[in-house]
Amino acid sequence: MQIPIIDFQPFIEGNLETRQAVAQQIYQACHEIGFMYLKNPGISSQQIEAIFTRSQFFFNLPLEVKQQLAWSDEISNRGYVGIERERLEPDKPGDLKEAFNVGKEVSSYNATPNIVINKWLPEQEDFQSEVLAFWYTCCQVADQVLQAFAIALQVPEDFFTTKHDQQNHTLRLLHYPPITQQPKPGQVSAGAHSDYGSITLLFQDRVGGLEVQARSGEWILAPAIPDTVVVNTGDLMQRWTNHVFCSTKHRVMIPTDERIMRSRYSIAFFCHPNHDAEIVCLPSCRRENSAIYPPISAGEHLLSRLQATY
Ligand SMILES: O=C(O)CCC(=O)C(=O)O
Ligand SMILES: [Fe+2]
Repeated sequence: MQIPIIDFQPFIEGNLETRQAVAQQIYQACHEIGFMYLKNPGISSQQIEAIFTRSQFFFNLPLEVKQQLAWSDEISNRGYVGIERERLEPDKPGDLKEAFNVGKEVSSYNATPNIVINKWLPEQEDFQSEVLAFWYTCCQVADQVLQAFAIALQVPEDFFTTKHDQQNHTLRLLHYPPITQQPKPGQVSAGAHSDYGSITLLFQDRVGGLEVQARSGEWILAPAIPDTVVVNTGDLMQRWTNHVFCSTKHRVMIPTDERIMRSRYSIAFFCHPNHDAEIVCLPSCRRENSAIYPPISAGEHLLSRLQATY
């Protein structure tokens, strides 16, 4: 089993027929493995390089500075998450990674008790504007991918995008530091998990290390491929599609070669539908007119998943 590489350009630029053809390839990938590499996703390699440079800058800051932006709760889900803080596999020791979460930017002036704001470093406007620019680019890419999903699943082309128009997405910069101490028994870089939302866009540096579990149970390597972005389907998309699209487990293991001495960086963009979007089995995915899950609101689903890992 291999993770397919799909050229997305014909979807962005093409006519109805080429868009259908790309949507069909995406359907196949989501159905068989839940992961794909999208080539020509509509983000320049310069922009990707620039955000990785900013990420290195951020994680190189002293811990006390990063801790000023500490993640505080599942509802806001913003800010800095220190090493070992998150357990993607709840019965294992904490993951050997640190992360910085950014959500939709709202000015503090507009913040209300229900609206959470991002945590930024003082006097780092360049960092903030580059991260936010990347956030918006990812939103646009995600909208295109969600249109392809809609075509693939025979619902109106704007079916998923209208249910994501509040942009409840999270951009996550990730750093896996070099391993300098003996890890705890069972400890890994990112424990095996499936993502919670609808789709995830994932960018990784050349160090690689991502592994994806095929249906056979075998773990297959998903190395970085230049000029591509990894797209995978999350639990909510699996639920929406009655398991026609699969939400596949993936993990990052501690390297067993010289890469153990190196930092690894990756960037994930987790797409979440509007909190009040009702996730009800799609008509094209019903089998014998039945659905595996009852309807749930996207917000309720996300909160229950986040609470299990912190
Ligand atoms: O760092 C990676 O390559 C994977 C990260 C991941 O799967 C996640 O944060 O959900
Ligand atoms: Fe993940």
